[in-house]
Amino acid sequence: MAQLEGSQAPLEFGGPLGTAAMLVLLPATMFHLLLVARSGPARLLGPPPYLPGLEELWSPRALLLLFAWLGLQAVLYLLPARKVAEGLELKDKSRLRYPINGFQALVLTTLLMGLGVTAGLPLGALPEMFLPLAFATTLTSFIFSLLLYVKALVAPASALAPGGSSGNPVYDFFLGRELNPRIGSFDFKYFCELRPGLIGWVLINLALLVREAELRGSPSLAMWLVNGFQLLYVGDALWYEEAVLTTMDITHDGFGFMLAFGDLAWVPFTYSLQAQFLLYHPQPLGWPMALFICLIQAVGYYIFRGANSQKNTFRKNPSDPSVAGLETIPTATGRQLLVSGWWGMVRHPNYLGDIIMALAWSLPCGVSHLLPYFYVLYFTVLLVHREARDEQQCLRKYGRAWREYCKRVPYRIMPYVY
Ligand SMILES: NC(=O)C1=CN([C@@H]2O[C@H](COP(=O)(O)OP(=O)(O)OC[C@H]3O[C@@H](n4cnc5c(N)ncnc54)[C@H](OP(=O)(O)O)[C@@H]3O)[C@@H](O)[C@H]2O)C=CC1
Ligand SMILES: CC(C)CCC[C@@H](C)[C@H]1CC=C2C3=C(CC[C@@]21C)[C@@]1(C)CC[C@H](O)C[C@@H]1CC3
Repeated sequence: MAQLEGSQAPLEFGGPLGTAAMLVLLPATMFHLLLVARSGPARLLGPPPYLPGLEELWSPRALLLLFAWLGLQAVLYLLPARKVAEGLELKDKSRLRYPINGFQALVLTTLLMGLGVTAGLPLGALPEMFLPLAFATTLTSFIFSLLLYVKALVAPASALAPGGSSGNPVYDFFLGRELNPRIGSFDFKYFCELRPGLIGWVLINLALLVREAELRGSPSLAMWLVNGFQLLYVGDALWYEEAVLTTMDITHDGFGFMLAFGDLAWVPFTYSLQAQFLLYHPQPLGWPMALFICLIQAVGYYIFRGANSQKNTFRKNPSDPSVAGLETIPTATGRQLLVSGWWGMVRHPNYLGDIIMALAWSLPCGVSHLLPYFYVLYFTVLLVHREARDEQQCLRKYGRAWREYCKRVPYRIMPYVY
């Protein structure tokens, strides 16, 4: 990995050049996907059907809608929480407190949307606003990231993320400098990671389902499956919201453009690609194939949830009866590494379950187009890269114990494959 003068951690994501390229390529890819999904040929590997002009991208109404959405989610975030959890210990030995009310926010948002639709809210009109909404969200992500970068300039060194002060403005803008940017108790990174983007994804899917019902009389079985699977995924993430507090995004990565754009724009507009494809390319799906796809989804979720819960339970209470009998490797930090159960199968079983689910989300779209499988391809690349980053961090944390773990559990994500 490249190293800059004065930087504290090795550079990632291709350093300044790589991050500069991603500042352009990530939004461009998102808009390409939005345009191709609604085009007849829906050809992923080819030019977009047309290049939209500023008059099609810029809409004050879309910006207003975005801010109303962000404001609603911020209010729901600030509501009294059923629980307040503490994050991992920071460099200064303090621990931040986080509201655990994400699932409550999802339920209240769904109720509000249901009431809105009953009162005549034209939810089915949302798909026609995807381009200006994506443009407004991208613009907001850039401006928000700039404000975060400026805020980090006056933050104490102890508040900075390990990799967020390379000295290169472009790299630091992309990766994010401050680890836990807050105003009062409002944690911007935690809020963005789980609320407007993730719940917005569910709302976009629902709007596409409503639009399909308006156009064709009723939603297709494929649209129901995609909506159901992805609602389960978001509901699961918010139900187990506290687990996010131990992820590298919260504990290690600064909050910059990558996560701001990733959370606010990339998740809702690219993770809803299957539902977008289905609205413009209806797919016949018979019950036998639908049941087979549900089985794939069930297997993926079983592995995903089983592995995540096993590790999170073990980290919270190694004596819990559900994990007490598992074999472990002691480490110099006092923490132990699971080396049996899910985490004895491969080193990231949760990623395997997640990728299997990603496949189940694409299969209802048929096999006539590559576009619906973009998420599976992107997500596999993201998790392979994420796994490599995590390995480096675990090697630094656990040294010999982690090398022993790798010897005992040689495969990373897929048994006997990778
Ligand atoms: N849909 C999406 O876009 C994305 C989804 N995800 C999903 O989010 C979930 C969380 O993934 P991620 O954030 O990468 O973190 P993980 O849940 O994979 O946690 C990794 C951490 O777990 C601990 N760990 C690793 N191996 C062991 C072991 N053998 N025994 C005990 N602890 C171990 C280490 O931390 P420590 O030892 O310090 O506790 C390691 O840093 C996954 O299910 C993933 O699929 C992730 C990214 C994007
Ligand atoms: C190339 C992208 C723009 C880079 C941004 C990636 C982000 C979209 C993801 C980084 C880690 C994420 C996690 C989740 C969603 C996607 C992002 C923000 C989850 C919240 C998804 C649900 C899981 O149960 C937990 C995940 C934590 C990490």
